[in-house]
Amino acid sequence: MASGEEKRRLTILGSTGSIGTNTLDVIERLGGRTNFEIAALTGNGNISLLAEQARRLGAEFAVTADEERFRELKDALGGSGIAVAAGRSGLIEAAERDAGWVMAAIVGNAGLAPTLAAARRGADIALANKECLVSAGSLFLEAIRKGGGRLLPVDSEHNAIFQVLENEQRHAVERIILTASGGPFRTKSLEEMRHVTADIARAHPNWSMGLKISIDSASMFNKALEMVEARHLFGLRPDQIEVIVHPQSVIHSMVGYSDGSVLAQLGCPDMRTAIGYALSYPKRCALPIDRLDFAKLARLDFEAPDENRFPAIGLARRAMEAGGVQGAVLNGSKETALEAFIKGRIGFLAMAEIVEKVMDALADLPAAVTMDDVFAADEKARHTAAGLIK
Ligand SMILES: NC(=O)C1=CN([C@@H]2O[C@H](COP(=O)(O)OP(=O)(O)OC[C@H]3O[C@@H](n4cnc5c(N)ncnc54)[C@H](OP(=O)(O)O)[C@@H]3O)[C@@H](O)[C@H]2O)C=CC1
Ligand SMILES: CC(=O)[C@@H](O)[C@H](O)COP(=O)(O)O
Ligand SMILES: [Mn+2]
Repeated sequence: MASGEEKRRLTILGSTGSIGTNTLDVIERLGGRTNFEIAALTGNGNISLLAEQARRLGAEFAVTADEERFRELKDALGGSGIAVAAGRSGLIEAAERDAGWVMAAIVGNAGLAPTLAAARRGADIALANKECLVSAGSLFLEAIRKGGGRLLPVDSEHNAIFQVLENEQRHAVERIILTASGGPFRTKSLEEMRHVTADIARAHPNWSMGLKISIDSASMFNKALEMVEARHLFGLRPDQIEVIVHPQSVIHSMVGYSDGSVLAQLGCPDMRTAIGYALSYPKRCALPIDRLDFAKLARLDFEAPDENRFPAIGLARRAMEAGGVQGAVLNGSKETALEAFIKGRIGFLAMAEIVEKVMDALADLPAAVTMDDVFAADEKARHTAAGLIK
């Protein structure tokens, strides 16, 4: 930042998670408190980390989503002058504080309401929380448009596409190709996957991420959500969205144009590149993190996804083709099934079976007119999925 320039005011929703801590790392590498003011930080269960972050970065406001942990957070920040709140209303208050850039990094549908609140007041939204677009799609985009802020994709695949998609060439986009690592079970048989535990499923081969997205990568539900996310973000038809398994996670995604060209963005599997891009956009920042070493890499591999072993991909295509609230149904039922898998109540393969059954049961739900319809569809999907779990 040149001297005389004002500090940038930021809020990080989900600062204690994997994306949240990477965001704070980028901010600190770019000058920390010298260049940035932190309007608000939010977390859920990790009170000690939230308090430590708020003190370290001089945040004005710290919020835990867990109402029962309010006193604990208040005590941890005693004497600091940092304002404290808890619960859903606290999250909304954090999102509504006057920060020009908001990182949306709460996990799951819990991130939708606060991210919407930030979008409605016109903040630039750095979107890691893919569930906002999967569940609320065009209504979420409309909130961004009406608010007047920018939507800056952080999910590595969508950030890659955002980097190589020139606005003047959008009419010539033929397809986008989302890369997928294939997860820890890329070469496993259905029979081997049937008996895996959450601890085995969470071990991603390339990326260090939160528990839920790591397991979603193993089932390829992460890629399923990303297909729906990409459809909304880039305004494409379902048949323009392809998935290719690329086990090294070095090509983060690609855009195919009408002249046969394919443009890709490459980098180490490190989310700080995507976060730094969203933080500096439309400029680029200087980030001292690892660089790709092509000689060491030697090769890049590709294979078609196996939809028999990974039915999530077909379920995403079905949700995209049906449109309406089917994204919310896909995500809500998946979140319920995922929580049941993490608790050991259902097996790994049952997650996709449950989502499919819920999509069958709720295929006729009408399209959403308001956000309340989206929340109602999400609730119905969770309730229906819970009914299938003994
Ligand atoms: N991790 C990654 O590299 C990537 C993540 N994403 C997406 O980014 C989002 C965040 O993922 P990730 O950082 O891995 O997740 P984590 O689980 O690591 O972190 C989630 C954050 O949300 C908070 N949180 C948890 N539950 C709630 C709740 N009910 N209400 C409010 N806040 C809550 C957590 O608080 P606490 O920890 O204090 O409990 C934490 O701050 C997800 O949508 C994910 O799909 C996308 C691409 C890559
Ligand atoms: C880093 C990121 O964006 C994740 O969504 C990642 O892509 C997960 O890897 P999979 O390709 O295995 O789902
Ligand atoms: Mn991703």
